[in-house]
Amino acid sequence: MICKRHYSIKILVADELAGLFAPERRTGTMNVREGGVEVVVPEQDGDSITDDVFFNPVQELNRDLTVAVLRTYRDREPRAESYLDAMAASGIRGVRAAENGWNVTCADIDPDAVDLCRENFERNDLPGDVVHRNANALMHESVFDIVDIDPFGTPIPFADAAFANTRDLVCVTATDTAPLCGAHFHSGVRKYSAVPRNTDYHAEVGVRILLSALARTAARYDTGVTPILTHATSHYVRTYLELDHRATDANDAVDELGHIYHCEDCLHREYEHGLIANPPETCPACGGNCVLTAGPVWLGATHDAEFVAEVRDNVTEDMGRAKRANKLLDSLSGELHEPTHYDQHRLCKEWTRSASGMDEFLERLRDAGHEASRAHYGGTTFKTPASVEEIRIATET
Ligand SMILES: C[S@@+](CC[C@H](N)C(=O)[O-])C[C@H]1O[C@@H](n2cnc3c(N)ncnc32)[C@H](O)[C@@H]1O
Repeated sequence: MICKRHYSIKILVADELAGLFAPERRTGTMNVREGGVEVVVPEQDGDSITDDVFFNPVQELNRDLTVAVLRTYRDREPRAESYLDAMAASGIRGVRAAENGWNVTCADIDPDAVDLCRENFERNDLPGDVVHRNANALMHESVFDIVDIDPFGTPIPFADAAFANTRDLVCVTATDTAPLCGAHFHSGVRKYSAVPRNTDYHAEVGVRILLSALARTAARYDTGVTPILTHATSHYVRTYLELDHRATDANDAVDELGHIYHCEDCLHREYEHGLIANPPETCPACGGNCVLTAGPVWLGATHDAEFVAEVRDNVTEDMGRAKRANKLLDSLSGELHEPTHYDQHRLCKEWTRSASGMDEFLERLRDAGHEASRAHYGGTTFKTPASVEEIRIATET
């Protein structure tokens, strides 16, 4: 009996303690822990969001990588201090940046988002300026070392303002993958002033259409961009562009633009630098007349392998998506800079041949003297400068 009473007293004490330390929770909201911070966000009910302020748990990987990039960038550019989360919503990204020592400003056009964002800085006892502003006005009026653009859909309406004043780094998310990849062709043409094509490597077309539009926008401000990390992940593209502010840097970036000529019959593709397209009338590989032109696209490197490897060192255990982030960064750091990737399964279907393990497949390519790497676009994707025919011969069993 005595034991029982002691037991019940213990439970009571434990409940009280839990009550004391449990995070405060309002109706219609939930508490989310990411990295070392905890924020309040609107309650998520499956896919439907029960409040106006935006929060997407799926973007945790994107935010984990942002934090790892910010940590890495501090070593690369120790002078950089200020970070603008230009479309903050709940402020989760900005709060995480502040936790990592950045001098953070968060902006949102939605007053409810601004209130929630302020509350989240206070909850975490972190400093941060939270402003109710149109991001475009703010970016034109103020100068930041790093600016982060994370809008609904296309980032293009914010690109001019971002490149007009930012000192060092512009981080961009684009979630309008259908226009970018050519699945919504006319919308892609309108938004990106380029011709996207829905090919087997459509996600990479999206990456290169986005980078092309951003490079051309930056060039208007005599600013050159260098993509130091870019990834296409499920429903979005994310890129981090380092800036150089001389007209010659802008010219160098424009020199990275060009066109992809893609044969729909035999999957042959080739690339040509320059702003004027000059596509072959027939496919140089099979003679067919189904050659598609995409562009102007960014034909240059979409990441800096050394930087990506350093970012991997800055992914930490407290990140909810650390495993996925590391896998992605490992794949990216080894990825060749060829402008398009292949998919082994797609090629094997074309050749009516069964697929083999990726390691074995790539080894055969290398044994035949071709450079080859995996690509981050999917488990069976790879890059090589070899042509479709060279790949076929090299990997024949
Ligand atoms: C996709 S959410 C941002 C998500 C947030 N960065 C995160 O990581 O959770 C886009 C936000 O941009 C805000 N927004 C839209 N247009 C804006 C503008 N012109 N200026 C500032 N904020 C804007 C919306 O109110 C919304 O909160």
